[in-house]
Amino acid sequence: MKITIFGSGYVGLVTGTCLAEVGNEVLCVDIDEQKIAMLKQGKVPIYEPGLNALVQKNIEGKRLNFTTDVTQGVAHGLFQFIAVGTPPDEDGSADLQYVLAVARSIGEHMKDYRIVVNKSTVPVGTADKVREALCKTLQKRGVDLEFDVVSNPEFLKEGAAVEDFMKPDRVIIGTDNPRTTELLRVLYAPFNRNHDRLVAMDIRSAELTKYAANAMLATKISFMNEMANLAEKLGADIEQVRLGIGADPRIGYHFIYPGCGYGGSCFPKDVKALERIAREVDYNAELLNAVETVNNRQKQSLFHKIQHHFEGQLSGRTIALWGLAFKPNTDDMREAPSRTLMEALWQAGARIQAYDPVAKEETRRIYGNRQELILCETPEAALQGADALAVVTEWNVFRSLDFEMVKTSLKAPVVFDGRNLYDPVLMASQGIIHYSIGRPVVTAKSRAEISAAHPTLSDVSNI
Ligand SMILES: NC(=O)c1ccc[n+]([C@@H]2O[C@H](COP(=O)([O-])OP(=O)(O)OC[C@H]3O[C@@H](n4cnc5c(N)ncnc54)[C@H](O)[C@@H]3O)[C@@H](O)[C@H]2O)c1
Ligand SMILES: O=c1ccn([C@@H]2O[C@H](COP(=O)(O)OP(=O)(O)O[C@H]3O[C@H](CO)[C@@H](O)[C@H](O)[C@H]3O)[C@@H](O)[C@H]2O)c(=O)[nH]1
Repeated sequence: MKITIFGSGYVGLVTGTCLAEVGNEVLCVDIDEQKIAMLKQGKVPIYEPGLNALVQKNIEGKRLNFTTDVTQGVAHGLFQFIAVGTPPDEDGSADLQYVLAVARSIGEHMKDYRIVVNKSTVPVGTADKVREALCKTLQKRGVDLEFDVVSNPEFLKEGAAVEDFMKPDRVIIGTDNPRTTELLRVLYAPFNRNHDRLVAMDIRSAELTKYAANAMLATKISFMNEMANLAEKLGADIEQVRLGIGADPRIGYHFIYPGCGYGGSCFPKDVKALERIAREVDYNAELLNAVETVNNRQKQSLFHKIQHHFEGQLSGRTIALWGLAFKPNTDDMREAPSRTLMEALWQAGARIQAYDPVAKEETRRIYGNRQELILCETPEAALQGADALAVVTEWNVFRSLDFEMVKTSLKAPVVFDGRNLYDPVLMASQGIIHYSIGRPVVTAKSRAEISAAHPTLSDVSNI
């Protein structure tokens, strides 16, 4: 099949590449000339595991092409996918200017029937706006052409985007035309071989499904962070609680990791946008409001712990920071909890020595060269001479801590563990002061008690 994708970002590029991989002829259109020039050479502008090789392979196979030429794009595909950004407007609602600009472009250039498939995350009712924009543009041209508008929200996760697209949990198709549903069923058949994952529904329900999924996941995380804060005050251990509740299949183990808040280009923006959607129909979405409030507070939690430990004296201190990206396996820094922490530390007069396996360039692009931010080449370098270590992103490379390195490199052995990567008891046995999320801080006094309660720990420390 011939497919055009507008927008070559995380969603558009992954969608286009995976559709080409299964044998379709895909043309990706973007307004960013630099991005298209890179992609034409097989260079992927984002870090996404597995994507580079797949892009190169499909360019070589001549199934994947890139252009900035809208006319060519509209002429190419029966399917015209919209995968452009829907960033938050000033009031938090989704900004539809890029989606509607694509709709108008399609209207300006189409010569016969087209299926416009919206993959961007958009408020309920956007398909009507897309249809209206297309109709108006066609009217201006004085032509009467048929088209369909489909809602096909995307559920891929950054860092696992290719895998998620190739093996989706579900493919949501919102249409008002059964024939179009069948055409999309054929398009998605290669991703459906194991079992039918296609869920067809009306357009508005499809649009809401995307927000509902993200809001539900964000709610789980904020709920766990709320429990973690309570656990801290009550002397309980949230990791034990997590295991205890996750065992119930109605709750499950997924997406209940407490931490230093959710970030990324989706949850923060989509929870906010859904709140705005609710407000427009005179509904006060109190739960969504709370999810956002809890998350904003959680993003400050590491800073408050650091401030408390240093008794408010952060001026002149250096904090080593491990992990900058909003989650592992991406270089995406949008709404990353590391940014909230760095900005609060700078405000308090501290410097940062940071290490991230891939987000260094993106961090430099955002913050530029500044004295209070040293971007290091290795985790070890970030520790050198720092007053404490803060771990913000759970990259694999941070999971097994070299205790000796931490003790010899830092001025004092203090670790702020924003993702509960380390065992508090083991850390205490190593003489490391360890603050984590929703777990008791193990002090010198309790260390002695712990050693008595865990006689085998000395064996572990000798490994
Ligand atoms: N990033 C994710 O993990 C993810 C997952 C699911 C859904 N979504 C949603 O998908 C949409 C796209 O997200 P993204 O992260 O891929 O965005 P992105 O910012 O990475 O990419 C958007 C691309 O669209 C291009 N663009 C803007 N206007 C254009 C136009 N008129 N014609 C052609 N290209 C144009 C931009 O230059 C940019 O390259 C958003 O609505 C987002 O909420 C994102
Ligand atoms: O138990 C958890 C799981 C995640 N997070 C955080 O939540 C954020 C988002 O993580 P994740 O959902 O893995 O990444 P995204 O790439 O933002 O993907 C989400 O947003 C996409 C865009 O809409 C959707 O397509 C995906 O289904 C949805 O998972 C990150 O900061 C994580 O650290 C937690 O704090 N605890």
